[in-house]
Amino acid sequence: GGLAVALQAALEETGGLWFGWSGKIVPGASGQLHELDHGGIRYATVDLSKRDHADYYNGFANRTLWPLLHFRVDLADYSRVTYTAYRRVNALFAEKLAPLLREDDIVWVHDYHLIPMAKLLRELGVRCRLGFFLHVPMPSCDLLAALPHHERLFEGLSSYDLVGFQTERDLERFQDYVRLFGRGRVIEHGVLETAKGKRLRAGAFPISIDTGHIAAQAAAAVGKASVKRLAASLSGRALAIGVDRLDYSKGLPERFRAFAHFLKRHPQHLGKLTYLQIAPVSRGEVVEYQHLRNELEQLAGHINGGHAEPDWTPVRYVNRNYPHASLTGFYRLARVGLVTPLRDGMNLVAKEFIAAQDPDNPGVLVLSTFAGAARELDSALLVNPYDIDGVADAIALAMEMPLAERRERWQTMMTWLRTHDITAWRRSFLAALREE
Ligand SMILES: O=P(O)(O)OC[C@H]1O[C@H](O[C@H]2O[C@H](CO)[C@@H](O)[C@H](O)[C@H]2O)[C@H](O)[C@@H](O)[C@@H]1O
Ligand SMILES: O=c1ccn([C@@H]2O[C@H](COP(=O)(O)OP(=O)(O)O)[C@@H](O)[C@H]2O)c(=O)[nH]1
Repeated sequence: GGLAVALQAALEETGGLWFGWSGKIVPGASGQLHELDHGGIRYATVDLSKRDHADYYNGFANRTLWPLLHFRVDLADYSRVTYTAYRRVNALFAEKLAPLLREDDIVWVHDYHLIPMAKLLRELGVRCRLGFFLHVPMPSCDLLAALPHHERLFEGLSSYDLVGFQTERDLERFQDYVRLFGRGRVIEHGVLETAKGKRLRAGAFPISIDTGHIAAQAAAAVGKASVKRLAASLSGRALAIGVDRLDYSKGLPERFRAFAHFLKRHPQHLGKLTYLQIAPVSRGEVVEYQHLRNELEQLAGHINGGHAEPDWTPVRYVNRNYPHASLTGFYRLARVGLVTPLRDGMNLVAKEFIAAQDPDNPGVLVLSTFAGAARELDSALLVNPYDIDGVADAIALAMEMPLAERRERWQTMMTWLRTHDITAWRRSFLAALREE
């Protein structure tokens, strides 16, 4: 996605090393290193065994940390087996990476899968600057405290020189954690000292998209066959669109219910709006994701059974993954963009939806206040995703909004996204990381 493209662009500018999992699950042991040079970038990737993939990636990363960091302690599954696998795989990555590093390198580690990397690299003698960016939310410290060994895990963040979060709220919650559970000090906003006297900096660096590229791609996409087919299939009806991995953090059952409420509360729109939900299956081996899939299939069937006409299906629910070249065209056709996660680090779809709109006739974004993107995109119709009636009414408002207001709201957000794009994001993080 956008993140990989942005990091690739950063490495193309300066040259550098891309390090991570190879994407391969092998029958034997983890650790086979693959090295490759391409386009001025060196790629070094490591295979994972079946067991490490199950316990480290599907296990501790996606069944313990993911729900916890999305405020879902109720779904967080903890076991010492998966926690040990998490530490073991991080140690393996550090051991493979350390010999590849030069003293003048700067290292940028991404996301909750790799929290212990800095500490492990330091133990192996690595001296260069180390930065970390958390793509997902940082929850309240009392929730983090529910995790066994949380002190050991989160103390690992203090070995980085800079820790980045998506929003100021995430940063504030991290500072609270350091004060209240880490027994550290906030010297000033963004400058912290741990109980052991180690200083680190922390900041908010909201990730973004390649705004210019998405806008151009969307304008060109109207000529694409898939986009033309979607436009023709609407038979003049308006389109509402949602694009989310099939993940419980995205608030999909609540959104489906809100759409059903919209049909009941605003019958003047019956037959006039089609809701397309693109929801590619994600982490399909994890049981909570399987339950969610079953629930959504039932809900979509129920809504369509109750409201469909021979020539109109209210909900089109699609589990396929689409390339950006098509998605941007779909966004541009839509009158309403539905982005209503219960929690989301940023949500790039919200930004892509805005960038893809036709300036002469832009659609309206209905956006959850619990998405990081809501801090910047505050000219969207902001909703509480748990307030089903409120979301239903926002959909009606979006349908009825006059063109002048749609343009004004869109222009404000697009102007912001043009300057605050993905290049600005990585440059600001890397500049802060380079500062002594
Ligand atoms: O590929 P998966 O492990 O199944 O996970 C999908 C992605 O999830 C995370 O996304 C987060 O990063 C986005 C960009 O910063 C942000 O907008 C979103 O709110 C987060 O959920 C993860 O960072 C990605 O690496 C994964 O590909
Ligand atoms: O069928 C799809 C569905 C999603 N995406 C992309 O996946 C990313 C999702 O990022 P987001 O921050 O919204 O959420 P995440 O999935 O990372 O939690 C966005 O760039 C989407 O355009 C895609 O390319 N094809």
